[in-house]
Amino acid sequence: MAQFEEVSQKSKLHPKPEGLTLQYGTAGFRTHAKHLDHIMFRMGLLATLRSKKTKSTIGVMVTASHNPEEDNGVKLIDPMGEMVTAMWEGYATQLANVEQDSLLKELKDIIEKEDINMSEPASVYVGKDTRLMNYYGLVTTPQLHYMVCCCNTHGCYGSPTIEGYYQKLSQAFFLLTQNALNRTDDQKRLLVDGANGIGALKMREMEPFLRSEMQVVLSNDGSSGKLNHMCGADYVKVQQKAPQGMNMGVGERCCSFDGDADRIVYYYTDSKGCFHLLDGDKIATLISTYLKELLIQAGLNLQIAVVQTAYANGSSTRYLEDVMKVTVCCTKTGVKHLHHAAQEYDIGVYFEANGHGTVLFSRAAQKQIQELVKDPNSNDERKRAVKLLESTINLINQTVGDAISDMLVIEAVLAIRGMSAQDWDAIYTDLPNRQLKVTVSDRRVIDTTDAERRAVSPEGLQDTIDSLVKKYKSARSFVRPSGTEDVVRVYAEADTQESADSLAHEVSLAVYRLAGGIGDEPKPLH
Ligand SMILES: CC(=O)N[C@H]1[C@@H](OP(=O)(O)O)O[C@H](CO)[C@@H](O)[C@@H]1O
Ligand SMILES: [Mg+2]
Repeated sequence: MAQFEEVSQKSKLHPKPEGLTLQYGTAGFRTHAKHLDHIMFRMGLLATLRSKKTKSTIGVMVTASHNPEEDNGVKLIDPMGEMVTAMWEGYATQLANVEQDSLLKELKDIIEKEDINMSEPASVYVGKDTRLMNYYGLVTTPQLHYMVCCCNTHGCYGSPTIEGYYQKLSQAFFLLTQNALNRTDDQKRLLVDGANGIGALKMREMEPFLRSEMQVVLSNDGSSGKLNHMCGADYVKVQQKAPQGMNMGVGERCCSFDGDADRIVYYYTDSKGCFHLLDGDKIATLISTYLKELLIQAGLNLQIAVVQTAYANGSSTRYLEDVMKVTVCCTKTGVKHLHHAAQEYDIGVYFEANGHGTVLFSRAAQKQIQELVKDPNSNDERKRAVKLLESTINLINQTVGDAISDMLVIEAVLAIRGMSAQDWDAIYTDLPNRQLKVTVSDRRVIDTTDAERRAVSPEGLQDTIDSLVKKYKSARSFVRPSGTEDVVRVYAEADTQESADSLAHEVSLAVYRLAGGIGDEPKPLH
């Protein structure tokens, strides 16, 4: 009773603005920071309930990832470092939107529905990125996921400190790069764009742990520029150009983190000054090809699959299925969907095209690999392959996509295989593509099916898209309502950039006309 009385008193200090409704979206609550005070308070309450319910430590990450500096957000992290369940996302939305005088009733409803024992102790880890300009307890989103998982597995996953994270990753990285002979300083050099965010600070902090095995040249380190402004993974992916403030030499390997360092994309410019993007699809291809080769060398019969979304470039899907003979599956947009699908395989490699992803190894697969490491009868080639697999598992943050961990995996794979950024890029050629946004009065009129690749409403939209696609070669297009912005996203790809642009424009017009477009009609790109 006293607990509820206290909640009731304190909630008055964090009133909900009248008429404001917010949704626990693709990655938690995310909006202008001035609307979030009551949300932060209420999510604190919900995290405590989730902790009591699971009898585990729960994470609360305060971040708005790649959004502009004035936005903020919050999301909950479940015991194994994964996103909170759909059921609890629902509770989060309800709790966020009840009026002040119904808050206690809503809390009591959740407690009753979930049969929560309120005398259980609660444990919550809170992390935040650099948005609050308060340099205490700052972590990247994936570092918090890692620590929550370590805490709940009693150290099996690693030690639940930032130092433990750096140690685990750097050790695994050393073991892998030992297999890359004669690495030159040039090969160890990587230009990193920190998006003026937390990733830059954490990269600096990690540098001493990596000793001379990597030569990081950090730009957009937060010392002067604005968070995510003209820099960061989202800017580079969507604009298909280099961030500001980076001094790129011809052919030099470069990468960009996003604002909370859970995404990464690579790129370089060639001798003609042409920009080449190595996005999430290229990353998934590089890593899955490397793992598949190791499995063959180790004589392990484990099923490996790549999980993508509708935004995956058609060339990547074709290469993985037809050349690599890897199982490919497609889910809805949003990491939680990909993560879930990847759990179905021995090894599930998942990446969104924008560079958010990781690799999951099933418990059985990890056990087989660990046992084989100890097997005295295996020959040298086999031994080398299983040891590489073991260290790769240790280098990967399996709880969530992690820019720092993904970067080290990519650097290790390129080093072991003696590949440059150009070699990696040449594995397959991306189909030219274009992403556009259309504003409509209510984006919920668009309903999709088949992992968001087909629209079932409004009537006639899919038929129109189908007939437009037929006009172009190697073309594909789909539309879906965004889960993080009030827009409809349009994607198109085709054999040339002109065709992709023109198809994207024609489909945007169809959305504008059939789904209640507002403002000016979409204009052609050229
Ligand atoms: C096309 C695209 O990049 N969509 C992004 C974006 O989701 P939308 O639902 O498309 O707004 O934000 C999500 C959360 O960060 C991320 O998971 C997703 O990949
Ligand atoms: Mg992010």
